[in-house]
Amino acid sequence: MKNITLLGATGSIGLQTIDVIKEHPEQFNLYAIAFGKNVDKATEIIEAFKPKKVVVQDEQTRRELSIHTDQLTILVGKEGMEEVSADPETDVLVNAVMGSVGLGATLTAIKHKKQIAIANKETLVTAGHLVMEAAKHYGVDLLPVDSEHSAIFQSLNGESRKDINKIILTASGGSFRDKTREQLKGVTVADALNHPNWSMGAKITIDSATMMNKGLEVIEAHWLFDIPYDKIEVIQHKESIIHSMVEYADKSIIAQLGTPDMRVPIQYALTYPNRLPLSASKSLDLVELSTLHFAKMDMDRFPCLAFAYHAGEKGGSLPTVLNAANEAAVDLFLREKITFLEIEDVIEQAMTSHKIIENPDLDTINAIDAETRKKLYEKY
Ligand SMILES: NC(=O)C1=CN([C@@H]2O[C@H](COP(=O)(O)OP(=O)(O)OC[C@H]3O[C@@H](n4cnc5c(N)ncnc54)[C@H](OP(=O)(O)O)[C@@H]3O)[C@@H](O)[C@H]2O)C=CC1
Ligand SMILES: CC(=O)[C@@H](O)[C@H](O)COP(=O)(O)O
Ligand SMILES: [Mn+2]
Repeated sequence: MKNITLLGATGSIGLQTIDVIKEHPEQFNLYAIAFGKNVDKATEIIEAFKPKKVVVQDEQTRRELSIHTDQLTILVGKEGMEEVSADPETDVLVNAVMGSVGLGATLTAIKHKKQIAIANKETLVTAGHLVMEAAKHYGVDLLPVDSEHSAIFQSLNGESRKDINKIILTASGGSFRDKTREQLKGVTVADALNHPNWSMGAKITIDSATMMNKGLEVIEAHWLFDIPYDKIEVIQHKESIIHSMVEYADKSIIAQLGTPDMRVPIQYALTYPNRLPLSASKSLDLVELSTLHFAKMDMDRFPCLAFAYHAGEKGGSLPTVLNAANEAAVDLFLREKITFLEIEDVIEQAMTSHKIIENPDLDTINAIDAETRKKLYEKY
């Protein structure tokens, strides 16, 4: 039996992780959860699974939760997430919080040699060098939950890294894939939240629409698989059936396919190197599907992808700025303070005005992250 500590339990990945736990009660126990502010959903989870510890985002949420349940250890904030990540009873950390707020928990779990299933890609974007250095030092593997990275991880199984020609990340194109830039001028938040293939949290759904999600995933792939940026290609694949691929020296391509269902990569990260049945997932009917589509990515149409390659290649503190500016810009868009196209402007301006610091340490990263957000929230 593995004790799971689940950060972001009330979110899209969190709830699908709970589906996987439910399906295999003999394998997994929900030991601790962390969430932001959704007390109603958290209360349901607590009543059903009786986790020993719960972390909430702030004191007000702690008070609200205490009204519902008094028999519980409730911790607060980043420190609380770090405490449950280090807890001796935690066997596996599933990091599925949204945003760079998850960084401290990832680093803490690495230092305590936990098995880590990582969905929280912002952690790897903002401080990939620190995370991977620590993972190497403590001999910890980061098991990817992100569908593309799980696909790459599976496509690398048993192969030698030196034989890789390139990684091919697939992108659905997001909610606005068929719109021109001109047509993006009047789009609404509701339009942007309408992803064609996946049901996900609001922030990542907007990231898919701007193509920043794929940009973050390029940086995530660079760190997880130690691959240079010129060997990471993105292609558009509107069906989200091929989750990603690896091309080898002999031009063989190994891919992982399946219906778009995040429970599959979540479960694989929990059971690796084994596989378990997953009753909820559907078989892929290739005959019924019959055709798959692929297209070249247009960097002028999707500048956020170009920003991410630029930030990744320049390195230092620039990816931290890219990520923090993006998190703030998406939040401002969701609250209708800026338009969809202004998301790109905000990120570009933040990156252009930043003086890169080489090899930033954790304090520097946290300070740059906070400063980047502060400037944007003051302006808008
Ligand atoms: N959804 C998907 O299919 C995929 C998601 N990912 C990645 O997984 C992560 C989670 O995404 P997703 O599940 O869609 O996001 P959601 O918005 O659905 O969920 C986010 C979770 O994080 C919690 N949270 C947010 N801010 C804080 C905070 N400051 N402190 C503690 N908890 C917080 C939320 O709590 P509450 O709601 O209670 O406030 C919620 O439980 C992201 O990094 C995303 O990029 C990667 C691949 C696919
Ligand atoms: C499910 C998942 O992994 C998401 O990150 C997904 O990739 C979003 O789809 P696109 O970014 O390709 O639109
Ligand atoms: Mn993905």
